[in-house]
Amino acid sequence: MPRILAASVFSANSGESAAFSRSSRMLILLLIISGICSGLRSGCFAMANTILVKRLRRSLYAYLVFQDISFFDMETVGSLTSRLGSDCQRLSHVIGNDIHLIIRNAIQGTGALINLLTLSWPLTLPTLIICSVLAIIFSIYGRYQKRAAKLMQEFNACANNVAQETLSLMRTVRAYGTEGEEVERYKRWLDELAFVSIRESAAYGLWSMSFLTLYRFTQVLAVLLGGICIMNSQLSPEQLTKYILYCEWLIYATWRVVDNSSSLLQSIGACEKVFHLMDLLPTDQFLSQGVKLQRLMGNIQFVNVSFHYPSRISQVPILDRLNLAIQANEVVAIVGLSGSGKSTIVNLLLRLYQPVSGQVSFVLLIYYVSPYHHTGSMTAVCWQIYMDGLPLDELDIRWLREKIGFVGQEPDLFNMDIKSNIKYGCPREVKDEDIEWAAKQAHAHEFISSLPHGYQTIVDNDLLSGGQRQRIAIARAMLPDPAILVLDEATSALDAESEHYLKGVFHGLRNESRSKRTIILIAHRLSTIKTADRIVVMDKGQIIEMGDHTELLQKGGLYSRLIGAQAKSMA
Ligand SMILES: Nc1ncnc2c1ncn2[C@@H]1O[C@H](COP(=O)(O)OP(=O)(O)OP(=O)(O)O)[C@@H](O)[C@H]1O
Repeated sequence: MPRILAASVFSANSGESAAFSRSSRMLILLLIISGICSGLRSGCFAMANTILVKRLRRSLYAYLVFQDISFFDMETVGSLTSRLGSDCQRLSHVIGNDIHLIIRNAIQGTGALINLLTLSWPLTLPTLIICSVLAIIFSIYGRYQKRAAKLMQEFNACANNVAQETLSLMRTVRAYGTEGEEVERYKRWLDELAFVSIRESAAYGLWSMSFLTLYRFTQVLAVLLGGICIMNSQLSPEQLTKYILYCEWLIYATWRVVDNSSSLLQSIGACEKVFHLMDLLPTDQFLSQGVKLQRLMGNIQFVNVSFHYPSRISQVPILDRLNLAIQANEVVAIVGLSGSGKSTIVNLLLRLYQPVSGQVSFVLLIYYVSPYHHTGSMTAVCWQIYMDGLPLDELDIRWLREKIGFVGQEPDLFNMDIKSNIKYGCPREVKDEDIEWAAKQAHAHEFISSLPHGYQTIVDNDLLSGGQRQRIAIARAMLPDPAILVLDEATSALDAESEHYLKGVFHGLRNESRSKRTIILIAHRLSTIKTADRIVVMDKGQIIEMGDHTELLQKGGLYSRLIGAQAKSMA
């Protein structure tokens, strides 16, 4: 290109019009070709980038979804969603753009340097020194920028978290009149973000100033040194033109390399967490294929089970050597003060967490022969949860979860229509009649039918009351006809009439023709559990009383005190 440019300029000056027009035609042709190539290249890179972002986000999402549940206790939703969104976008920018620009400019710079050295190495030396100074300044700035990028990413995630929390809890914010405080909380993170961002911008300004000064200095130096060489007849005017052009190329390429490296470092700083997440292994529950029984009867046994949440290891165990046996088709209610560990039992049953036992030395060994072991050998076990006599962790996890219907304290429904919510996770094909059957069992059919779009109504918080959401969640748990039904405070938001019907439904269900089932009820409202076959009373992670309603009342322990307190508050 510079050769053609120089040829056309020189030929025009010498009046060789034919050579000039040939050079001009070639120049125009080259411009068109280079335009087409650049357009194609940009288009290809943009497309590659889009595909890359999609793949990155999909695989990172898959990594997250298969993580152990304790991972979600320690990470915030805001930070995970920002990893999935902006960080993946940045990472793909690094791979699709920065690296390619760095390589291209490095090749251009090397070419210019070789040409300069061929022209005159003593003249090349000052330009090389300037390029090295540029690289040193950048390495200092780059290190700072990487740190700043990491901080900015963290503050951004915190700000997102606050916004997400406040906007999703807007009713509570309005009820407590804390709009101002929430704006202030968000602003605090924005202030932190702005503080780092302003300092980073100032550093960028200093870096740009250094570069531009050195760039202009190179131009002046090239003209000065070149001029001296021409006066001493060491260079021809054509060589001077080349010298100035190559100097500009070299310094420009150096700038582009370090500038793109800076963007690369910034993105790498921000994307370290993405790499970290991708390094995590999925929960081993999904890695091994466990045993699938022909039929789950619903016998459950907790043997010396101790547990503490991974995020609170240093504290006292939430469950302390718990022993509990539940027979198939039994209705067992678990009651106790708040925080006594009732929901934790369910978490362990669903294998959301793994039980631990730090108390092995105090525990007698229980010998147990599993009929499912191929060898039939005796297995020494000191703590375990058994399902139909088989250790829980030997069962296929997906199969197990299909067999357990679960309604949690918060009826978590998805932003889809009611029908899809009811059949959510159901392992078999279901007909509309099955969905209606489940809704009727949960006393939800009547209110669903009265909605303008019936079962096609999209679930959203404003449309449905807490009790209605809870009934849909109960219908969802009942639809697959589970062998074990777990209701963790599932009636807390129901009105008295629905609750009354549901009490009958729970008991009807276990003797229902479809199949029999084990039911575990966790309830604060003790009126719902009076008719349970057995009531388990918990305190501080231990079972302190067990029996039916009448037996426990006669005992005069915690259960009778709780009943008394509730009766008093009702009165
Ligand atoms: N994911 C978690 N991470 C850390 N600690 C937890 C977690 N879930 C519960 N805990 C703690 O474990 C203890 C027992 O909680 P659990 O939910 O089992 O009690 P609970 O008897 O069901 O209480 P409630 O009746 O109020 O629902 C509590 O102190 C609680 O703070």
